[in-house]
This record gives sequence, C-alpha cells and structure tokens, in this order.
Amino acid sequence: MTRIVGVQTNNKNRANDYVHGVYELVKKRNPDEKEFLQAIREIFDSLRPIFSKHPEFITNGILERITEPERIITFRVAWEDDQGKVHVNRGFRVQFNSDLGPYKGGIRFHPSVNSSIMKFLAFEQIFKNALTGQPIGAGKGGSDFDPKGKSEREIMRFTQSFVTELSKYIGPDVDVPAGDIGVGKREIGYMFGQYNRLKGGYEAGVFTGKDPNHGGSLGRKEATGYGTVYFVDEMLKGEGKSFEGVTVVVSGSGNVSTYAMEKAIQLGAKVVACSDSGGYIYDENGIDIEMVKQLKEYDNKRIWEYTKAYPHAKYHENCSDIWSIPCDIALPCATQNELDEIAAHLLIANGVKAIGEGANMPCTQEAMTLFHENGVLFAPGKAANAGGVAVSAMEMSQNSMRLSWTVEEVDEKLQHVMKNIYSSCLSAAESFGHPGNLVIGANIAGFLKVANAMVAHGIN
Ligand SMILES: NC(=O)c1ccc[n+]([C@@H]2O[C@H](COP(=O)([O-])OP(=O)(O)OC[C@H]3O[C@@H](n4cnc5c(N)ncnc54)[C@H](O)[C@@H]3O)[C@@H](O)[C@H]2O)c1
Repeated sequence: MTRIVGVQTNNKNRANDYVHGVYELVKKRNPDEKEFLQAIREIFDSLRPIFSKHPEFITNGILERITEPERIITFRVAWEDDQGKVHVNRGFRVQFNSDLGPYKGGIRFHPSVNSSIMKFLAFEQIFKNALTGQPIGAGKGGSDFDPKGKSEREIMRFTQSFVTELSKYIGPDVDVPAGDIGVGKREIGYMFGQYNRLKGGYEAGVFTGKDPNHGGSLGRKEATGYGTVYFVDEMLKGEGKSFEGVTVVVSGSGNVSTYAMEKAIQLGAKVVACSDSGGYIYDENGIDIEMVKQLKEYDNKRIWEYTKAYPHAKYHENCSDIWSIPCDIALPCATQNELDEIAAHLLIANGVKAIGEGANMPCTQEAMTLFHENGVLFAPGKAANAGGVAVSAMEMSQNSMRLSWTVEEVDEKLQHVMKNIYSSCLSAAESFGHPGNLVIGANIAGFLKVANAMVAHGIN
C-alpha cells in the first residue's frame, strides 16, 4: 500500500516537474508573447493530472512538441490605396498542428494582429478543432491591416495581395483558412477568386466561410453564435435551467454576437445589451436583433446608431462597462481579454448565473477564477465557440462531395456536435478529478485526442 502511494506521488512529482519545465522552456523561447504564454499557462494548469496517468506523453515529448508551431509564415503585403499611395502590412499564417487533419483556422484583419496573438489563437485552435471530433488540424492567420475606413476596392486590393503570398502555403488538403475578425464572406470571396486565378483551377475546398451561393455552407455564418448558445443551453439543462425568461448581455455586434443574440432570443431570453469597439447600447425592452443585423451586417454602421431607431435605448461610450448591466447570462463575443477581474466582480455582484465565451479567450484568468470560486457556470471558448469551425469542416465535406446540405441538416449536425463536445468535456473533467469544471474538461478532452495522434505518428 505504502509502496503504491509512493509510486503515485513520484508520478505526480514527475508530471508536475515536466509541466513546469516545459512552461519555462516555452517562456524562454517566446519571452514577449503575453497572449501566447497566457493561453499556454491556462492549458498547462489543466493538463497536470494527465501526465501521471500517461507517462508515455512525457517520453514522447508531447508538450515540447505541441507548443512549438510546425511552421510560421510571415510575409509582406504591399498594396495601393485609392489615391495611389503604397502601404505595407504584415501577413501571418501559423500552421500549428496537423496531426488530426489539414491546418484549419480563421484569418483576422485587425491592427492588433501580431505574432503573439496569432500563436495564441492557433494554439487554442488545436484543442477546439480536436473537440469537434472532425478531421482537422489547427492554424490561424491574419494581418495588422485595419479594414475600418477603407473603401471596398482598397479591401479587395489588400486581400488579393495578401492571398497572392498566402496561396503558396495553403490548399484543400494542406491548410484551409476561414474568416475571423475583419474577414467575412466578402473577403473570403476575394481570397477564393484570387487563389483560383493563381492556381488556374477551381479548388472549392481551399477556404471555408464562402458565400452559400458560391460554394459555401448554409448555416456557416450562424454557426459560432448558435453553437455557443447550444453549448450554454446544455450547461444550463445540466442544472435544470434554460434560456427561457432570462436576461442576457452580449458583447460585440459582429458575426458571433449577432447570431448568439438571435439564438438566445429564439430560446426565450431577453437580450438587453450589445456593443462594438466604440461603446455599448442598452435596450431595456430587449434588443431588436433585425435592427442590429441591418446596422452591422448590411450597412456597416456603428452600434450607437441603434438609438436613432429606438430613442429610449441608451448608448455608452465605454465598452467594458457593458458588464455592469445586471444579467443572468453574459456572453462575451467580441475579443480576447475583454472581461477582466473588475467586470467579473460586477457581474457576480449583480447575480450572473452563467458565462458563455463566444469569443476566443475573452475572460482573463483572474475573471475565470472568480467565476469558479463563486459557482458561476462557465463555458470556455474553445468548447463553446467550436460550432463555427465544426460547420467549416462540414463545408469542406460538402465541397469534396460537390453537394450542399440544407440549413436544417447543417443545424441538426451542429446541435449534435455541440452536445457531444459538452458531454466529452464533462466526462473528461469527471475522470480527471475535477467534476463540473468545463475549462479543465475541454482542455483535457481536446489534448488527449491530439496527444494520442502525435504518439501514433511518431516523433516529428
Ligand atoms: N467568426 C467565427 O466563426 C468565430 C469562430 C470562433 C471564434 N471566433 C472569435 O469570436 C470573436 C469575434 O469574432 P467575429 O467573427 O464575431 O468578429 P467580427 O469582426 O464580426 O466582430 C467583432 C465585434 O467585436 C467588436 N469589438 C471589438 N473590440 C471590442 C471591444 N474591446 N469591446 C466590445 N466590442 C468590441 C467589434 O466592433 C465587432 O462588433 C473573436 O475572438 C474570434 O476569434 C469567431
């Protein structure tokens, strides 16, 4: 008996030393990449219990390998504005892990894009994509180009220049990019057109998030937001609760936010606030989602203009103050680290019951700790927002088969995927001694899938 306990303690110490040692190595190798290190730290904290049960992951150097991207491509993107002035932006593609399939992940156009943000997003994508159960690896890309204030032609020229370089490194069986912040079906359309022109063919499966009229999947634009709400709904059901009659606050008013709001409303919730990078609107009668779509999806306007149609609604300039609005469920769907410790304190004081991360890493580590300590249900982004990439993988399947599923078929499959992700997170958390902790469950369930494939594929 004493001997068994001794062996277990040794294994635990060896596992802790291993995780700590690799973290120090990653820190040394990526000293100034705070978002990347934040994502690594969060995952590593969850993974500790795995290594005492799976020493083969230590002998196969899984953590050392999974934290180093297989390839990072950085490139110059030169383009001309409408006045003929030349601009240069930087393009990135991080091809992080291909053990489960071709690299898969979005492209972001935003001035904040840098190597740390690209690597954090691509790293998170490894686990998210694994959780979907579909045959996709992980990548992420983008540019520090700011689409705000650019004309349609400028966006087209920039996007064509971006993809001219990127086209050398992607392909339907190699790397399949999609949209993300600042990249919607319009930009994907330009990329797809330019890629095919360069390749001299029609490679339908090289991008996802295409217009459903030209090779895209029905249900893709709704998938991340709907999927987030389906996941939160499963989590609520586990506690005998639902969206019916609850008050919801959603940050952002882009692709994920819009469809998270729409699905929450369809399930009976009242969504009272949403935002953009300028500020937030509060409508105590419940947000008119069709008006938000008109403003943001079709007219490309700012969210404050909602108050022109609904003068009783209030506009406030500070976006992070959105978390001071009392609500039962908060869905951060805008960007990374947008919900910090102060916001978490406010939400908890106002009685929040559940958080669903529609965005990638929107809650800081301190905020997540507070939610756990205060018994707030918490749906982590890499599980909750995996619906988008899941439907992207469905788009790849439809492209390969040269057929299209109906929106009902896609939605049914999406619901099925989200339920499976929820139950695999729940059971991984349970088997590794953290029942109900979906953050740990998501990290472990995703990691096991990739780590097993990496062992099977040998050291490379
Ligand atoms: N689109 C997808 O399918 C998908 C899938 C998984 C995860 N995500 C993640 O979801 C998040 C949103 O992506 P999206 O595709 O909806 O992008 P988007 O560009 O369509 O929308 C982003 C929204 O956030 C707003 N915003 C930006 N900074 C903000 C801030 N500090 N406070 C409040 N609002 C702010 C913008 O004004 C915009 O309304 C990102 O973290 C993205 O990585 C997106």
